[in-house]
Amino acid sequence: MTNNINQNNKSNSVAEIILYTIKSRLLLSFAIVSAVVMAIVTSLFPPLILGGIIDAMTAGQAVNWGMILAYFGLIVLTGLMEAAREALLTVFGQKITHALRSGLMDKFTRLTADCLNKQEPGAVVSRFVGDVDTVEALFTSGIISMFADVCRIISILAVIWFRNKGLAIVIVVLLPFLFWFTRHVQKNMLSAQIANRRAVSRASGHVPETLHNIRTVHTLGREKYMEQRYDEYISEGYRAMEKTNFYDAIYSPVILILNAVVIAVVMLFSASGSPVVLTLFGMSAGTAVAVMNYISQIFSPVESLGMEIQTIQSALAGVKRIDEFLAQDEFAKQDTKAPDGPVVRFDNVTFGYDDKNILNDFSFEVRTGEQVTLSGRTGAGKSTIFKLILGLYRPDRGSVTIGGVNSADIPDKAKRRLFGYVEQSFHMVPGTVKDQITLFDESVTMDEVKKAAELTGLDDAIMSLPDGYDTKCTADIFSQGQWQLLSIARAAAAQPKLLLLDEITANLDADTEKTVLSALKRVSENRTVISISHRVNASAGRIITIG
Ligand SMILES: Nc1ncnc2c1ncn2[C@@H]1O[C@H](COP(=O)(O)OP(=O)(O)OP(=O)(O)O)[C@@H](O)[C@H]1O
Repeated sequence: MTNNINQNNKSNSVAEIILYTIKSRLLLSFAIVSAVVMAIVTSLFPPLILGGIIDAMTAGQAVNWGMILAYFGLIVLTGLMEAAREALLTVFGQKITHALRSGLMDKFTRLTADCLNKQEPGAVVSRFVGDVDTVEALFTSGIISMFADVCRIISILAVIWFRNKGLAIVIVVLLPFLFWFTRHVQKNMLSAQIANRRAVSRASGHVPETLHNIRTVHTLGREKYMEQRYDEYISEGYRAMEKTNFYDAIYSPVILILNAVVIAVVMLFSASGSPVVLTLFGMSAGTAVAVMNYISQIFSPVESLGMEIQTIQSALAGVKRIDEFLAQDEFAKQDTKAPDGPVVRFDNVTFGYDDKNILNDFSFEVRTGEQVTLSGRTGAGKSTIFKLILGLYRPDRGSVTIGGVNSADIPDKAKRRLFGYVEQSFHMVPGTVKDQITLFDESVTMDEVKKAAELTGLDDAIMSLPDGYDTKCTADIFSQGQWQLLSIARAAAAQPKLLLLDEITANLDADTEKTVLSALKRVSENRTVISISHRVNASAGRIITIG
């Protein structure tokens, strides 16, 4: 099938959607970058000012109040900038989520029926929900935070370098180990958490499974076996939890000890009498305080970096899956006008799903105003003929035309006024009774809605509802027969030229069937009607046997 992407200039990859969101929210994007940079810059100064204050105090000089105010002011400002960054990132993340979900939905509506047929509903849902969430996390707790943390580490290192070169060297040597240790702990914790979740879901699934098969379990005496399996799942969960707890427990103490060791090493060197060592490690009391402050500040971005890498990895997998979804074949339509009349022609049509042929070299014609019934065994392909008439599929060979136009090329807008399709059962849309009939098509007027309901004999029942046509629809407001009448009203409202009726009385009792058939007779007048029926005697007009 032809790839007709970029209809209406729609985005076809996550990168394009993100770029578009950034471009259309330039102010927001600029505010985020500013907050990130400001938070880094303002967090660098307080330890330096504190160092200055302590140096002044140890030298016996008066403490400058301006410096104290600046110290607290900058701490407050850093907090404010970090809060602003988080808030703005959350807003930005929501914009991304919105844009991605809209892009996915837009794509979804343009996919071919063939393509949709092959999709697992659960997999499609997870593109919209889980994968979009991971891409949102890419921004809220992924690359931007990573950028902020890397900048923070570099800027702290730079400040330490100017204050105490020896300490900067110690930290540079230590950082790879620190990073490796953090990643090691995080990876192990993650795999333990996944194992735990798997064990918990197995254990919780085991109870209903046992209940479901309780007779078989008792009859075959498998109680002990079921109990042992449950025990195994629970033990598996415990083992995983213990592993998580172990890593959780050791991480903080190791970091604290490392922190203390670095400070102790630097203090020992700075207290040494050797002039060579002192060129690298020598410092005043104020600098010592500032440096200690910086050391503890450097550990937290390293820890965050590990989590951010994890977030980015899973987000990239989500990006790949969404990109695959967006790259699927779309319905390729020729630029055609709406057909003039409802003459249906199948010319030597061959069609099948996958490799199985349903129609072979099949031809027939229905003329304007004709009433035709398709009859044939189950699975012969009657509903498939409707799908081809509605243009949901293209024939593999031959052609299906309505009024001379290939059915698959008929513009969507023209379809409502061309086809009225009634199925075996009614599919309710969320909304009022009127919405059921219009299907939110604003071109269908209230007058047409009322006429359609009157024609099917449903108007009185609708008017007796609390809010008439504006009553919110719930499953219990109509009987099964009334739902089917509503279905006919829905099909008739836009006054279509061609009515397609698929076994519409299949689920009804004899009395209701009579009501529905007489409503249908009124609706069918002066229209071309093609119906599917197993019971040929209940149908009217020319009969075409399929298969
Ligand atoms: N979307 C689909 N994907 C794959 N196979 C399909 C699909 N829809 C229908 N089929 C298969 O095509 C064949 C014809 O189906 P169709 O629904 O057109 O038959 P039918 O004559 O309307 O049957 P019934 O009278 O039972 O409604 C069946 O074997 C069915 O399993």
